[in-house]
Amino acid sequence: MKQEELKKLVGEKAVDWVHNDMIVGLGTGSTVKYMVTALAQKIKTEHLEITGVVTSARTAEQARSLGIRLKSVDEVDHIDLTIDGADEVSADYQGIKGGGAALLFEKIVATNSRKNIWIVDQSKLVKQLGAFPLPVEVIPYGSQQLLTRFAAKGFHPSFRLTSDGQKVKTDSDNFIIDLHLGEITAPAEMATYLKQQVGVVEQGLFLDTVNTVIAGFDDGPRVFEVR
Ligand SMILES: O=C[C@H](O)[C@H](O)[C@H](O)COP(=O)(O)O
Repeated sequence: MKQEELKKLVGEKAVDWVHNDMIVGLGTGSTVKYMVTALAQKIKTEHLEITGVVTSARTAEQARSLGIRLKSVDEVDHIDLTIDGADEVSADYQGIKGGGAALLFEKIVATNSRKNIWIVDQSKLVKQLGAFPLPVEVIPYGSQQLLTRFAAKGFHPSFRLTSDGQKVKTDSDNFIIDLHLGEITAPAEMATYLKQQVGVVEQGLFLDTVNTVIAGFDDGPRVFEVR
């Protein structure tokens, strides 16, 4: 199966976990897009009362266009379940997220969710994290200094750029520095180091976060219950 078909497969599978009256965190990305479409369909056909909590302007726009009722993360008293994509998932179910620059809102929503499901195609499953560049969201002020510091640490940083060469701006008007690490042997230490740097708003390691991974394989979706 093509990667796109695998994304659709897991996106559609994930809505099996959504039940009436739930408050559901809606992640961001090309895989989540299929899930949001499937969710809107399920809400209509099964007449469900669902409230969505979005993690990006992009997902908000799609969900609204499909008639999904939305509330902001600060308007709800809990989130039952969040369904999101991931850029890499390691053998011990740690993840890198933020390939779509939505890591900050995604982490806030994930942290406030009772359950987190990640939907990925099989290419995202890796032994060890780090082949995918680790996104770090930084405030613009002083960001060149951070880039220089990361370079000195051997992290091979680069500002994420748009197709016309502008620095990518997140939904919070911050920049993204991608770290080209190759491998991350000690993710917890890396996460702690990055969060301690002044000007870093969030980093893309999502550690001990996911409860269930739904991965798309050629022979169908496989469900990994993690914690
Ligand atoms: O910032 C974006 C998110 O972390 C996405 O969930 C992640 O990049 C995976 O996206 P996709 O499903 O498009 O590969």
